[in-house]
Amino acid sequence: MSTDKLAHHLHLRAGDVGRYALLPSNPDHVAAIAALLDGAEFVARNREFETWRGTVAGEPVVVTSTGVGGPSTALAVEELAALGVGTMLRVGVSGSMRSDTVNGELAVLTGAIRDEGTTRQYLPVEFPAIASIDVVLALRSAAARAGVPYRCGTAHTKDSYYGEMEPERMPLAAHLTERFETWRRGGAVCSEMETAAVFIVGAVLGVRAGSVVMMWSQEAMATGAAPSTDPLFATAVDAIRALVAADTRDTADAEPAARPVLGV
Ligand SMILES: O=P(O)(O)O[C@H]1O[C@H](CO)[C@@H](O)[C@H]1O
Ligand SMILES: O=c1cc[nH]c(=O)[nH]1
Repeated sequence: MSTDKLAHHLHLRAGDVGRYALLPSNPDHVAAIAALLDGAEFVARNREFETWRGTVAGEPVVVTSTGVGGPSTALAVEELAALGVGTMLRVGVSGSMRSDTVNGELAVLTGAIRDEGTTRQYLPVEFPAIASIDVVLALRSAAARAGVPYRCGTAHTKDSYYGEMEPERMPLAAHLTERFETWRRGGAVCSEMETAAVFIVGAVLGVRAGSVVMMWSQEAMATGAAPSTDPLFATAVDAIRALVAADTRDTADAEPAARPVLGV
């Protein structure tokens, strides 16, 4: 893809983006996340992909919705990477797989189970879907600063929402239930639908990728008591601020020392 052209799905050009992107899947979350940046403005919308842009310490940061699931998320990661974005952070919602989760607790995702189809068209399933350590550490510190309940761990990324929520309805009921219990016994913390694509497509394209999700507790999933997304959005934007600050310091440190003036 030539970078001066309009990206086919996102309808963005290289000049629309900087080096950092926040990636909610839900288009309804984009403006609310962007409002936490400086000078937020709407940039473009096409299909499920809505983009707003703001700045952090003068550095442009875009917020782009990926839509639900691996295929549209892979499109967003591909097109943003081609336009020059090098750090991408999924900001999403998930269902807890643990009985001790507080409703609304955050999960800083260190890896994802690739129980979906998109990433198998990039790398064989033996290749792990893991986050960039820089992004994990920035998110963990941001969650601690926010003073909200959080944990770090592995997500289950799947293609079928109802296969997770109502497996008994599916012809593959026994298979789905057994696999879900297998992921749970392996320590997976939550189930969602995009993180594996962000990690695997990010890895293939050399993008620094991370993911933070808010978890519905198991009880809240049964009762429908919706948790707030405010701590999630604040933590994600705070992590991006920390990454921008660290990158700015690294760039300054890498600049050659000023030459001594020797006089004539
Ligand atoms: O609420 P978001 O962030 O979209 O995330 C979760 O909710 C959707 C399913 O309802 C999937 O996209 C899943 O990953
Ligand atoms: O359980 C859940 C909740 C939100 N999104 C999912 O994919 N699963």
